[in-house]
Amino acid sequence: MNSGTDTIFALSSGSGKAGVAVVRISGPDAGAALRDLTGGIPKERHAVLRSIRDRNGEKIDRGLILWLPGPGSFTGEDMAEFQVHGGRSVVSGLIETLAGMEGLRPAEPGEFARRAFGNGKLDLTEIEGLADLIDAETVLQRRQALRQLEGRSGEIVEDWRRRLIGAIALCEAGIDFVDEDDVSDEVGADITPIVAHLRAEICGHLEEEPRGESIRTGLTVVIAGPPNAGKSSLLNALARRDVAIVADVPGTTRDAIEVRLELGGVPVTMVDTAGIRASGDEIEMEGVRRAERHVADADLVLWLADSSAETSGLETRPRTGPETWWVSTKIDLVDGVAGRIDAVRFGLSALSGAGVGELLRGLAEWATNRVGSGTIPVITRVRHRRELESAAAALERAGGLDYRSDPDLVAEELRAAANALGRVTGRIDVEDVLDAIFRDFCIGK
Ligand SMILES: Nc1nc2c(c(=O)[nH]1)N(C=O)[C@@H](CNc1ccc(C(=O)N[C@@H](CCC(=O)O)C(=O)O)cc1)CN2
Ligand SMILES: Nc1nc2c(ncn2[C@@H]2O[C@H](COP(=O)(O)OP(=O)(O)OP(=O)(O)O)[C@@H](O)[C@H]2O)c(=O)[nH]1
Ligand SMILES: [Mg+2]
Repeated sequence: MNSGTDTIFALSSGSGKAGVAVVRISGPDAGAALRDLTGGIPKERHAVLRSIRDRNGEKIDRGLILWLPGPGSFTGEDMAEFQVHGGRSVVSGLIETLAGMEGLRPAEPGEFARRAFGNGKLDLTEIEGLADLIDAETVLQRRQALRQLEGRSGEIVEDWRRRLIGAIALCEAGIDFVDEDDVSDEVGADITPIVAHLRAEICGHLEEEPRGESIRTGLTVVIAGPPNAGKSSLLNALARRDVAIVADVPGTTRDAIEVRLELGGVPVTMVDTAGIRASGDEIEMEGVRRAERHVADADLVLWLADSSAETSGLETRPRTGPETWWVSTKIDLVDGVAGRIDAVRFGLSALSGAGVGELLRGLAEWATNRVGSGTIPVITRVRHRRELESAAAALERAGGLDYRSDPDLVAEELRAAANALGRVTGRIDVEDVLDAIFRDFCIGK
């Protein structure tokens, strides 16, 4: 994109009418723009109320302004902020005035964050945390995004990378001074356990952490079963909204219908599907095929059966596949048991609501257990997983080599692992390796 010398501006609060709108400016001309529009520059990082005027001197609004000089700003550049009334004309008057100024242009999507990264204010995982925080819909998503924005994931990866750089330094010393006494033995004694520990730690995160990805993308619960079992009625009861068509005609639902719920802080997508049965209707059969695909991809299946029906409906249930709970519906018709019967069986009536609350509580508990709590997930994206897998693979290869005969090959694998980790935080830098060598080995002595 650009060299970073442009001054950029944007409406940073959402578009559309709002009580208050925030317009941010970042770059070398931010101070000049602020002075032109408000007649001065206030004390830094203190909000003051000022009239904001266009180039003809006409008042656009009276609003709060902020002066946030670099490098101690969000982007690291000089920044200014206008907090104005959120009316369309106020915002467009301000934006048009800024657009008409020399050296200023509208920011591209994410450009403030990109500049923060470019100026070393945020690493890549922090940038991703910021993006996730803006998208966060549930409490766990928010907590995870905040931890990542505050640098906790980055710290863990950076710690691994620092240890690797130390090991590389040991290796390089082995390569460079292989003729000197004792150095190689020392190197060998140190590198093997370092590499083994690192690999175990990284693999530990890879194994126990679909959690981070689940928190970000959520879990999927699929409501399935024979036609007329009461699937769409249950979806409506869970969503407390009339989202799916309910009718006495078997084969009512064709397309899958999805509703997002927050259960135990976890985003859960509930999917209502077409009743599964053999049918001569081509459209219904397509619905059945889709239902079967949803069942196969689900994190949990609720298999519904009408407790008032003559046949149980269990004959069509999937024999293999995801975790499944069995739900007897329409218990109002048969005076059946409402609520949780055992770990995987429930009874309910969507009509009276009996047992629906217990199913919801069961689902919330399941979602919380699936996502777990405890250690901080480092891996929240496929990108992280890929890089950590490639680091772990390089460490495995390094572990299979003999550093005494092949110190350069070992160093190469360790460097590959360090680079993969560096790509996670966006901080790959060979200078680090050299720095570590000089610091730890006092070579100049
Ligand atoms: N009005 C307003 N509210 C906002 C933001 C903003 O830009 N403007 N933010 C935008 O994301 C978030 C707050 N994030 C921020 C992060 C860092 C700095 C900042 O100035 N950092 C300096 C100094 C930090 C300090 O004083 O401790 C720095 O990092 O050097 C400002 C906002 C949410 N609320
Ligand atoms: N008495 C009673 N009737 C119910 C209950 N739940 C659903 N029904 C009725 O059962 C019929 C079928 O309900 P749906 O929710 O459309 O069933 P479905 O499983 O989505 O059916 P398909 O989409 O055709 O596969 C409707 O007439 C509902 O009113 C219940 O808890 N009690
Ligand atoms: Mg239905």
